[in-house]
Amino acid sequence: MAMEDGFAAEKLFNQGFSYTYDDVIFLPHYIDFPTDSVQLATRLTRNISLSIPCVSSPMDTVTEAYMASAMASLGGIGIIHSNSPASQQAAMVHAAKARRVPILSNLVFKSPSDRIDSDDDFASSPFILVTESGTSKSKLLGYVSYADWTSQGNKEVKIYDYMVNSGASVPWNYDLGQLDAFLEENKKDFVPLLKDGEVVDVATKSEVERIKSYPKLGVGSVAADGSWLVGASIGTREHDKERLKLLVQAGINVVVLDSSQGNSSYQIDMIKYVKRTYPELDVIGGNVVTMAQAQNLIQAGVDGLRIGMGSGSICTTQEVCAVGRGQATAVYKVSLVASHSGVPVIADGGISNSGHIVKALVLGASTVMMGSFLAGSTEAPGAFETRNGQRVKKYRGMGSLEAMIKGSDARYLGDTATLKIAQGVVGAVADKGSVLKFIPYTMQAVKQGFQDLGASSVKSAHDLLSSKVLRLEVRSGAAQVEGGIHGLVSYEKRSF
Ligand SMILES: NC(=O)C1=CN([C@@H]2O[C@H](COP(=O)(O)OP(=O)(O)OC[C@H]3O[C@@H](n4cnc5c(N)ncnc54)[C@H](O)[C@@H]3O)[C@@H](O)[C@H]2O)C=CC1
Ligand SMILES: O=c1[nH]c(=O)c2[nH+]cn([C@@H]3O[C@H](COP(=O)(O)O)[C@@H](O)[C@H]3O)c2[nH]1
Ligand SMILES: [K+]
Repeated sequence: MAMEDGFAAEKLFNQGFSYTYDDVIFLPHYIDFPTDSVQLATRLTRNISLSIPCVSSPMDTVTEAYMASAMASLGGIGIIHSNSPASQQAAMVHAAKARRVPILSNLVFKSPSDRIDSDDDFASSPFILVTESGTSKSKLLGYVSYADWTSQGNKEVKIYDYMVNSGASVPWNYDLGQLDAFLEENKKDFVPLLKDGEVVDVATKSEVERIKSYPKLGVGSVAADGSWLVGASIGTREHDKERLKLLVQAGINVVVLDSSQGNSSYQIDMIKYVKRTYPELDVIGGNVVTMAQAQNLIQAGVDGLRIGMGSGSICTTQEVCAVGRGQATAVYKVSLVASHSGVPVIADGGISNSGHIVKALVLGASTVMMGSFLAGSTEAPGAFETRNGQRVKKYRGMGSLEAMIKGSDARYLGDTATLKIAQGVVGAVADKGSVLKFIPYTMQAVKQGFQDLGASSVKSAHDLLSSKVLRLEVRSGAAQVEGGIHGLVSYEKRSF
């Protein structure tokens, strides 16, 4: 028998085992190009291209407006969650698309005839914007800074009497360099950004400085109208059609049908409805983990597929329902059928390091969707808290009891099943800083992995795998231990 030097994926994944990323390891190939020439540009769907393969998950502790604009500014995309009333979800889409630089700002508006009663009005922002009607939608008249208010002796007077008349504003689509130059030249600490007469954001000097300290942003993921590419998730019930209408009006570029088991008559009906009603809108179906499930959704007309059942860090589906698949096997098998139809796939869940991203992409995915990897970032919804001396942010499964009973979420309350069973948990993840910093570093690590494999692009990785040039093996338990850090009394792990 000839001695095999590793196995082709076809053979490895056809032996009755459910493998996940950590089970498998690629054997190195041949390097004839530098790391920086590796191209990670890819496709999210049939019609949407991204410059990095990163997608943020439609979860209420992961993707709202800031995350979506930050992911787009990096060249990826964010999918805004649907665990809120449809109008709120549409407002988040609108907000994500109406900013060019992912500035963290909290806008507080008042009208000239209002009064400012207490310090509390400045709790979320160091200044209050004054507009004709006291909302973002009317003419900007001026502002009151915290310093102006504290030095104002008579707190009973109306804002009109002491506000600073609005000096200047800039268009919403100013980029970081333009904002920086404007603040510098005009010696200002902040400037409002306007779109169609509405204040959509405020750029402060400190935010501009913060973002300048990160790796330089490229062009980002821009739609035809110059706004960021933004996606949103919906369910498969009748009322989700109304939700979709609002989302389309808000300008979404792609919709994700969010389900743990996508191979259902409900989803197939919804795919057909979306394609019939909004032929211009790309639809991502899922989740799927088998070739048969994928085939059904491809036949129904999906433009992209989302893979993963029970692989997520907060998922208890495999434990509760005994259904799912190891993520490496799922990604490989589904990608195989999807590639025949030209449908890109998203490897969703179970990503906890750059190596997992390399594995997902090489095994056939075109992008990865991440929850826990992003949930501890500055851009994720929610505030940091301190637990046992560590800064953390809350992260929870969308099938956790807490997420299910949030507000009056009709998805679950309208379900015919009366007894609710959780398929996810509520937890917390460590502070990771800004995605604007750690995603570029993570992408550099992914490029190094690609270089070791002799793959200069996502497409070339897929070709090397399908032509059986690329070889892999299953790691034994001891090999997995060896592949990790071991045998040290102590160590400090800093990746960048
Ligand atoms: N990727 C994964 O492994 C998992 C993800 N999740 C996440 O949790 C959330 C909820 O997922 P699911 O519970 O699968 O949501 P789902 O909306 O697909 O299903 C909820 C229940 O509603 C039923 N249903 C759906 N559409 C219907 C219709 N039109 N008429 C009647 N019944 C209908 C389904 O059969 C199911 O019993 C999602 O955000 C999902 O991504 C949950 C579990 C596992
Ligand atoms: O079984 C589950 N119960 C849940 O409550 C739940 N919420 C999210 N998801 C899925 O997990 C993905 C994120 O996984 P990671 O944190 O590993 O990135 C997400 O992108 C989802 O596919 C869930 N799965
Ligand atoms: K899990």
